[in-house]
Amino acid sequence: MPTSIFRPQLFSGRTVLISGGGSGIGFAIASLFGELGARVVLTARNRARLDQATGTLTERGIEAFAYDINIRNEGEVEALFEQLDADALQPDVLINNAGGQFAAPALDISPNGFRAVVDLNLTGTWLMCGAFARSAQRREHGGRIVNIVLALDSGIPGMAHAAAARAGVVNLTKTLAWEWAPLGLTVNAVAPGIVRTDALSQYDDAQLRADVAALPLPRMAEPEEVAQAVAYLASPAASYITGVTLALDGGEHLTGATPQHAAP
Ligand SMILES: CCCCCCCCC/C=C/C(=O)SCCNC(=O)CCNC(=O)[C@H](O)C(C)(C)COP(=O)(O)OP(=O)(O)OC[C@H]1O[C@@H](n2cnc3c(N)ncnc32)[C@H](O)[C@@H]1OP(=O)(O)O
Ligand SMILES: NC(=O)C1=CN([C@@H]2O[C@H](COP(=O)(O)OP(=O)(O)OC[C@H]3O[C@@H](n4cnc5c(N)ncnc54)[C@H](OP(=O)(O)O)[C@@H]3O)[C@@H](O)[C@H]2O)C=CC1
Repeated sequence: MPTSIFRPQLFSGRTVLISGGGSGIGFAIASLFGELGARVVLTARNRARLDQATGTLTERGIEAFAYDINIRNEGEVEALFEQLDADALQPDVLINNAGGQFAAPALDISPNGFRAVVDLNLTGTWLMCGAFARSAQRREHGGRIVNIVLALDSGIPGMAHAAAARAGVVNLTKTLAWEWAPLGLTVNAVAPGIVRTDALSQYDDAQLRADVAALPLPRMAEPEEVAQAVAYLASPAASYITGVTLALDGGEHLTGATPQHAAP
């Protein structure tokens, strides 16, 4: 990976809250913001993994903090923001990266399975956005929100629940961009295609390789490439950008519903 194009200390004095920051893409985002001078606050459910991540960041000279919460739980999200107030770690930037799903043909997704995925990806993101905006409003302090979704222009066969939930986040992003502009908040999203993280081990490798081979840029994205896009949207260079979803997908959005995307 090329070194960062951003100037050193770009985010000095800023606190960046990254959900799912202890692993994969979230950890790459935390690393980049930290290297650019930000204090980073990581959240996820797995305490041990969070501690390992903050340990690694601290060794690199980054100020890093961790809170274990489940973003699906409204009470835990509210308590997180109260604790951040108490710890003087009110965030300037929120990155909603936590999320996920299981692969299954639509007809095999039970109502509870559908609900679980919508609850995590759409409701969890919404809960974090609301708590962050209320905090910013109270403090009369603007800020940035960046939501990580999935590339979904061709639909996401095999993941109907995630497709629906992430499309919800894309329109939530547009709507909150309107409503919260007067609060000094911008709200944007990044839609990655397939990104090389450990989490891919739960998907069928042959399917992933076929999907990647069909792309105009036939390779996976690296987590650091997602981080650079997120940093751009949180930077002063993007101060006039709100409500957009940036496709970071190797051109997947150009391919349409090709046979490679046929539902299982
Ligand atoms: C085509 C390839 C594309 C190939 C293309 C792939 C592109 C990949 C791009 C994306 C990559 C990533 O997102 S990587 C990120 C990966 N990380 C993750 O996905 C982990 C996140 N997962 C989770 O947090 C959870 O597993 C989550 C999905 C939200 C479910 O949470 P819960 O704890 O509530 O789940 P449970 O209580 O166990 O189950 C709730 C219901 O879901 C059902 N359920 C759970 N797992 C199930 C399964 N594998 N198949 C069917 N049903 C399942 C259960 O039976 C329950 O329904 P009932 O039995 O009816 O009660
Ligand atoms: N890898 C890929 O190809 C792509 C990934 N994405 C999306 O990017 C994001 C990061 O994915 P990636 O880094 O690959 O995978 P990871 O599984 O490493 O990231 C998911 C993160 O979300 C956290 N998380 C999951 N559920 C909850 C919850 N209920 N409350 C709080 N935190 C939660 C997990 O931590 P914990 O389990 O400890 O809670 C984990 O840190 C996800 O939203 C994913 O869907 C989008 C496009 C492609």
